[in-house]
Amino acid sequence: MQTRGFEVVSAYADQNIQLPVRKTAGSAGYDLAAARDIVLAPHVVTVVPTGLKAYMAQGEYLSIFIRSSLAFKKGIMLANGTGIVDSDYYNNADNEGHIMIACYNTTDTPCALEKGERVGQGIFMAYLTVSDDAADGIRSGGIGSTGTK
Ligand SMILES: O=c1ccn([C@H]2C[C@H](O)[C@@H](COP(=O)(O)OP(=O)(O)OP(=O)(O)O)O2)c(=O)[nH]1
Repeated sequence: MQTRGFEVVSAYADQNIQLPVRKTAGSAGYDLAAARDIVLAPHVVTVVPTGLKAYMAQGEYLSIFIRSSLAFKKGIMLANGTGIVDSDYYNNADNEGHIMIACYNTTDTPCALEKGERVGQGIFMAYLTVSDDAADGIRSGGIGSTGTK
């Protein structure tokens, strides 16, 4: 098995979701597209489903950034600046690891996204831990599942 990749979540298994690809040999990001038609209303956060989950090795995460042209041309930004998909989010009990993109429309105009339209880009990264790190918790669920504090 590969140690890193994307799969379609079962809720979208029959929706003809394409697995992300890099557009050119020199691209850093795997393009992430909207899994359905969706309208980004002005001045609110809209959570855009991708229909995808990502698996990766321990010590890695997937960082999510806005697709630059959506920001430059349509004034859309990520509500969280950068999304971080943890390795243990994959196949969690709540949503199977479904990657969501939190879009904020900074303009006064609704922005309609079509299914398959590229919204974000995911870049796999490695992270470091402190020398006396002892994290041994197990993720129990989806977004916000590790508590409110
Ligand atoms: O743009 C994003 C950011 C996060 N996630 C998913 C993957 C990530 O592993 C999970 C939790 O994200 P994070 O740890 O940043 O958020 P949290 O509010 O601390 O939630 P949790 O308590 O689940 O850790 O949400 C996304 O799908 N898209």
